[in-house]
Amino acid sequence: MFEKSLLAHKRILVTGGGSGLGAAMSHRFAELGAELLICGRRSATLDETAAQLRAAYNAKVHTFACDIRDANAVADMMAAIWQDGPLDILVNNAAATFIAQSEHLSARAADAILAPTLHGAMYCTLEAGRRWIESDHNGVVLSILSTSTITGRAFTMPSAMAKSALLAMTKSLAVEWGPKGVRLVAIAPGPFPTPGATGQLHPEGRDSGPAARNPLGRVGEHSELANLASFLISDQAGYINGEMVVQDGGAHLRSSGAEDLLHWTDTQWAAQRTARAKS
Ligand SMILES: CCCCC/C=C/C(=O)SCCNC(=O)CCNC(=O)[C@H](O)C(C)(C)COP(=O)(O)OP(=O)(O)OC[C@H]1O[C@@H](n2cnc3c(N)ncnc32)[C@H](O)[C@@H]1OP(=O)(O)O
Ligand SMILES: NC(=O)C1=CN([C@@H]2O[C@H](COP(=O)(O)OP(=O)(O)OC[C@H]3O[C@@H](n4cnc5c(N)ncnc54)[C@H](OP(=O)(O)O)[C@@H]3O)[C@@H](O)[C@H]2O)C=CC1
Repeated sequence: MFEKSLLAHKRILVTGGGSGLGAAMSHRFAELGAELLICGRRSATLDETAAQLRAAYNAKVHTFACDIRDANAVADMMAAIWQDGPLDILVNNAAATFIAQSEHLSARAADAILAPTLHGAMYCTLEAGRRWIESDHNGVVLSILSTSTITGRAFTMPSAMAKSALLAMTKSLAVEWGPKGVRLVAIAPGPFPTPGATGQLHPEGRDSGPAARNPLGRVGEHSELANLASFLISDQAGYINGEMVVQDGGAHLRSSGAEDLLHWTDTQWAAQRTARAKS
């Protein structure tokens, strides 16, 4: 659907690029000619994905074991990246979430979600943006958000808060940094099953699932998200700034996606907390 050189000569950092949707986007970007930089906490996962990208597309790939909750670690990673030349595109994809009754969230539990999802993405954006502006180099930031930015979402309140704040960042910096050559865009995916999302959000006992509730009767294909992301970060989308594109089959128009949990009993929630404590 695209020219094979759509992303040629682009250096792209994908946070959380070792797994799930981050890996799917990295594959498509590499196929379209990009140089990939992927980060996450698990080196082995990053190395495995990097090897696949090199083998499949002969792509140039760098990995960074970096915990984006740590502002100093993010600054060090960006400094290392810029030693080889400027980045062109940042994809804020890394995030964390889990289902919980909000009245049972400790401060540590809420921070476990806010720290990577909100603060980590903000640290990455500020470190990249500062360098782009100082060197008069054009840049693009794509943030992977959620339809919870529109509907809110019961039982994943910290994630909904973090994603909504990143939408505010996208809109605010689109205006502030647009004149300086930096464009910000976002995607709000609906259900795109990944081991990470399924493990955190869909324990046994939830209803038959997102496919049944979706107006189109199915969940998203990773390739669909990767193609939308490729377009939005490309020069072809150069006049799109400050926008979030929803890609959910229309699901959020019908439901925020958490209503089944309103019917969970206290016993089910207690079992969920116990299972987590044991794992
Ligand atoms: C249509 C659907 C749209 C959904 C939109 C968003 C989707 C996604 O984000 S999908 C991505 C999911 N992937 C991940 O979450 C991967 C990354 N996950 C992690 O790194 C971890 O699993 C973690 C951040 C969720 C928790 O790990 P960690 O930071 O190491 O936290 P601790 O184990 O130290 O615990 C801190 C604190 O949090 C409490 N806690 C942790 N997990 C749960 C849980 N599942 N349920 C309830 N509470 C949890 C834990 O008990 C600690 O609190 P205290 O006990 O008070 O110390
Ligand atoms: N899948 C879905 O249905 C939906 C997903 N999304 C969003 O899509 C994105 C990808 O999610 P998905 O692929 O499903 O889930 P994954 O769990 O596979 O992705 C999370 C990624 O983030 C990385 N990560 C987590 N914490 C940190 C950290 N502190 N520092 C660095 N990297 C970190 C993980 O790597 P590591 O563990 O090695 O650190 C992992 O690669 C997220 O932003 C999510 O909110 C939004 C709506 C729906």
